[in-house]
Amino acid sequence: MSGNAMKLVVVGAAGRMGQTLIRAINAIEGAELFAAVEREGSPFVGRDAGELAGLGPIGVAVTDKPLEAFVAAEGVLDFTAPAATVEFAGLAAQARIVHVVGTTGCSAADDEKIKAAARHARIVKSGNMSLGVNLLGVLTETAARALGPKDWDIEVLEMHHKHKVDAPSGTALLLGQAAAKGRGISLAEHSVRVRDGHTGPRAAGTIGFATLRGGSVIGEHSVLLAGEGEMVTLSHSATDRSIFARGAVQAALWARDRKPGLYSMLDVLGLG
Ligand SMILES: NC(=O)C1=CN([C@@H]2O[C@H](COP(=O)(O)OP(=O)(O)OC[C@H]3O[C@@H](n4cnc5c(N)ncnc54)[C@H](OP(=O)(O)O)[C@@H]3O)[C@@H](O)[C@H]2O)C=CC1
Ligand SMILES: O=C(O)C1=N[C@H](C(=O)O)C[C@H](O)C1
Repeated sequence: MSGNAMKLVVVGAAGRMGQTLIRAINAIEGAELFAAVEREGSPFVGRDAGELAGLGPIGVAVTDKPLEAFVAAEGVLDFTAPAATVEFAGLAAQARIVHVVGTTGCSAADDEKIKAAARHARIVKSGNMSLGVNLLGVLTETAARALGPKDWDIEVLEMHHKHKVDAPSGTALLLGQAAAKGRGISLAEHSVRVRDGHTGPRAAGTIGFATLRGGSVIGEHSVLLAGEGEMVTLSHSATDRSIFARGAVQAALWARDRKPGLYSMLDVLGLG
């Protein structure tokens, strides 16, 4: 480990992404696991973070004191839950550190609080930290711009594991935003997130979402552009959570020398 390695805190350390992040930090030169955080009362507090992640002991015990960890660290990687992320954004602002937010399902009010914290913290937030999905977003924007709303209907389809608690996924919304941007429209005003019963025919110019849940699927996303007699399908399959974790570490390293502000993975990857 180099002396200049970025000191990172993983919050939600015992979760699916928390464990993957600990393994990614361990494998990436220039990053160091400084602390691992779980909520007060969690059975994982006091356990060695490396053991939790299947690496063997690394001498970092899981703590339930996030602020103590943040003030001595340089960045926090956060794939937890919306309420926790809003709290961590406030603490990251107090500590003036980098906050990488992968948490999905945040409400508009949550996003306002995260934006306010970005006056002091350097926050990178994205519904998907992988290079492939962010490229898919760029391709979706281009396709939506080229294939107009009169003749082409856009639907976003996603499938995830049975434990996922939010829908549509953060990635599906990211792709919907990209399609809306390509068409020069507001997603909020044109999205159809649920269909049930006698819905009537599809309204032209809308962007539809369909959600599937089951088994251990890590993340499947497709953008379907359906025209008369033909369909263009753009899709991404995640086969390993390490793609998200590597992207999160890359985002932290990128944000290390930036000014406070709210950034996206498109900024990190230079695709913006
Ligand atoms: N942007 C991206 O690229 C990706 C985003 N995600 C998102 O990341 C989030 C987490 O996903 P996943 O890892 O599968 O979920 P898990 O439920 O496996 O992990 C979440 C972890 O966060 C912990 N946690 C919740 N609240 C707190 C708190 N206040 N303090 C400390 N720890 C807390 C949970 O503890 P407890 O069990 O006690 O609640 C749990 O250990 C989801 O929103 C998911 O959509 C996932 C993959 C990629
Ligand atoms: O909850 C997950 O697992 C995932 N969540 C993100 C999302 O909501 O899009 C990213 C990835 O698809 C996995």
